[in-house]
This record gives sequence, structure tokens and C-alpha cells, in this order.
Amino acid sequence: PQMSIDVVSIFPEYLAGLQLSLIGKAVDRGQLSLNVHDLRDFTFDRHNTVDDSPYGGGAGMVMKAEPWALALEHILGGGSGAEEGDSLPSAGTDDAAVGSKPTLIVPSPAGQVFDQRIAEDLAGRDHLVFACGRYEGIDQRVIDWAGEHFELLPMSIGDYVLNGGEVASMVMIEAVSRLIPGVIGNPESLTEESHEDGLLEYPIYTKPANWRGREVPEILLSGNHAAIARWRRDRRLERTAEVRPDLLEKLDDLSKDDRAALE
Ligand SMILES: N#Cc1c(-c2ccc3ccn(Cc4ccncc4)c3c2)n[nH]c1N
Repeated sequence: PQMSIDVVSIFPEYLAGLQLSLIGKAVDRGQLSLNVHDLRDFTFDRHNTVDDSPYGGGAGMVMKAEPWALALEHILGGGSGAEEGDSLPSAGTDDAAVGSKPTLIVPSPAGQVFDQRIAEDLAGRDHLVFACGRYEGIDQRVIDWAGEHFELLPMSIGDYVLNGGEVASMVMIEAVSRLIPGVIGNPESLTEESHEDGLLEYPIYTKPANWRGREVPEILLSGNHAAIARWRRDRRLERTAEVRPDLLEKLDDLSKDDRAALE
């Protein structure tokens, strides 16, 4: 596969949704391999304990280190099925063989904020591993240990508080996997979309031309493709200025026409 993704969680069924729709098809087509691992499979006490109280006191519980190290070692050892599943282990594609470490993404409120640039960077990698924490998070020594075996990326999906890393991992996996060539049906639809070139997308319409007395903008029915492109660009600029002026400030290649649209 072009990319293999492993996810470790105490709620593996949370990730079942990824098997559906786009990602499911890419997996069926062998473009993507997705393996979800239950952290509790790497505990051996009667209660499959994954957490304990924090040293130094404080509220909540901390995820124990050992189960995480065992789960991640299983994945490093090829336990993700990516290598086992390959028809012919073609030389050089296996991360370990070529020395490039797999990428370990650790969702965390204290991580770097995920965005489309990061999604594009991750889409070019061979092996992504997502460590979904719960409780107050994971014993720091796991992160320190993992740094020796993975390229480590603590990542946040935004400035709001979640209860764990599963939803964040699904967000990142969806944003990344749709950028893998062939995974999303129509590659053209990846070009003029929000955040692709720093502007929000233009308003879209489909039949009927008149819906409950509301018309489609005349220009879109004109067949004048240059005028339509200009109209769409103007709507993108207007919308971005209105909703996300912060994005506009980052743009430095606005044309004369662009500036006119923003007047
Ligand atoms: N990505 C991401 C996130 C998370 C997140 C991610 C992993 C974990 C594991 C445990 N928790 C709960 C918790 C722990 C400490 N402080 C607050 C909440 C998580 C939250 N919250 N908000 C985001 N944007």
C-alpha cells in the first residue's frame, strides 16, 4: 500500500467509522492499510489495567507506560500487518529497512495545531501511527521513549478540549488519506477547495435553476468561463475577508482584480 496507518486506542471500535466511505474503498483497493489495535491487548493483569493515579497528586488518572511500549513495539516489529500483508516485501519500502522511522502522532491538547500544510506533509509518508490517549494523558516517559523509535509529532486539532485522542485521530486520518492520489474520487475537487490555496471556497449550486423562488447567479448559466472564474475568485476573496480575515493577511500574491474585489 502507498501508506499504512496504525491506531492504538482503548476504544478501537471508535475508529470503525473510518472503514466506511472513501477510506474504506481505498483500503479495499489496497492503497491504504489501516490497522486498529486495542491497548488492552497489551496488558496482562486480571483487570487489563491501563491507568493509575498521577505521581505528585492531582485529579484524574494517567495511562501507564508499559502497555503503550508493548503496543508500539508490536507495530514497529511489523505487527501492523503492513509488511505481513504485502504480497512481495519489495526492498526499500519497509520503513525499518531504509532507516526512515515511522511517524508517531500523539493527539494532545498541548500539541502543534494540525492544519492543511501538515496534512499534505503527512500524506507523503509511508507509515503513520496514532496513539490515542484517554484520562489525563499518557505517562511522559512513553513519549520520551517513543522519540528514539519514531518521528514524534504531538498534535492538537484545535483550541478546544476533548476527552481523548480518538476523534482527533479520525480527523487527521481523514484529512491526510483524502490527499493520497486515487483515494478521493475526483482529484480536480482537491484543487479549488478551502485552505488549499489559502482562500475559502466559493458558493456552489446545482439544479434546479430556480428553487423555491431563489435563482442561481446568472453568470453561472452564461457559459462565459473566464467571467465565471473571475466571479468565483471574487466570491472566495469576499468570503475569506468576511469569515477568516486572518487567512487573507497571509496572502501576498493578490492581483489588482483581487484587490478590487475586496474594496
Ligand atoms: N488532539 C487533540 C485534542 C485533545 C486531546 C487529545 C488527546 C487526549 C488524551 C486525553 N485527553 C483528555 C484531556 C487531557 C488533558 N487535558 C484536557 C483533556 C485528550 C485530549 N483535546 N483537545 C484537542 N484538540
